Amino acid sequence: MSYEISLSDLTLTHGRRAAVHHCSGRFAPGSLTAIVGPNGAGKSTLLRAIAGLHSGMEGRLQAPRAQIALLPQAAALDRQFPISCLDVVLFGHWARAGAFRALSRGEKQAARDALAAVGLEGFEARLVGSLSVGQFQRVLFARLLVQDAPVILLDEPFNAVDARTAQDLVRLVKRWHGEGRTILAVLHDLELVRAEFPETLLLAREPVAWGPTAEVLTAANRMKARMMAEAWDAEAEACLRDAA
Ligand SMILES: Nc1ncnc2c1ncn2[C@@H]1O[C@H](COP(=O)(O)OP(=O)(O)OP(=O)(O)O)[C@@H](O)[C@H]1O
Repeated sequence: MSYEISLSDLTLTHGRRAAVHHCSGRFAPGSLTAIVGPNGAGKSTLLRAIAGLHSGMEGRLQAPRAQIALLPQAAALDRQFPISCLDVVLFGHWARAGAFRALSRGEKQAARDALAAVGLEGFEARLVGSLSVGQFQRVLFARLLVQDAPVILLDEPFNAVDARTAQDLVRLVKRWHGEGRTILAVLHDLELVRAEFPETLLLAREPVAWGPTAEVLTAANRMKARMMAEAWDAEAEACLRDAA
C-alpha cells in the first residue's frame, strides 16, 4: 500500500475564513518533512486535515487516514484528567484495535516497553497531571510507539521541552524515518530543521516553497513568508467555489 499524501488546490477553512489556501504538492512515502511558517500560517490546520480531523475543505486531499498517528500540540491537551501514564500509552492500541476490545497481556507489555523506551520505566501508575512538560511529551511519544503507524504527524513536538528530552525524541523520529515511515512535523526551530529534516514545506497560508530543506529555507523565501503572513487579511472570506 502506498502512503503518499497529496494535496491538490487544497483550501481549508474555519467557518468561511481560509486557514490554508490553494495548496498543492505531495509528501512522498517515507519522507521526513518539516512544516514551518509564521504564527497563524495554517500549519496545525493542515496537519489536522491530513489526519481527517478537519471538515472545512475545498480541493483534494489524499491521505491514508487509517494509517496515521497524530501528536497534537501539547496546549490542545487536557492533563487534569486523572489518568495514568500507562493508560495514556494503552490508548495507542485502542486507536488501532477499537475501544471495546480487551487488551492482551502482550499489548500491555508493549505499552510498558514503550514507556521504558522513552526513559520512563517505573512511571506506569503516575498520573499524567503530575508530570513535567518533557515527561508528558515522552509519554505521548510512547503512545506513538505503541500505535506503530506508518504515517506520523507531529505538531510542535519539541515545544517547551528540555534539551535532553528534545534530543531523545529527535532520535526516535530519526529511527522512525529509518524504518520507512512517513513523518510530517510542525516546527519553529529552524536550526533543528536544517540539521535533521531533509524536506521542508514553508507555509504562509499558501506554500511559499516545498522541497529539499536547504533550497526552501533561504533568506528570500523566509522574507517572502513573513511578508505574505503580514499582508494576509485574517477577516477575508475564502474564495470557495460555492461562496461566489
Ligand atoms: N478552531 C478555530 N476556529 C477559528 N479559526 C481558527 C481555529 N483554529 C485556527 N484558526 C485560525 O486559522 C488560522 C491558521 O491557524 P493554525 O493554528 O492552523 O496556524 P499555525 O500555523 O499552526 O499557527 P501557530 O504557529 O501559531 O501554531 C489562524 O488565523 C487561526 O486564527
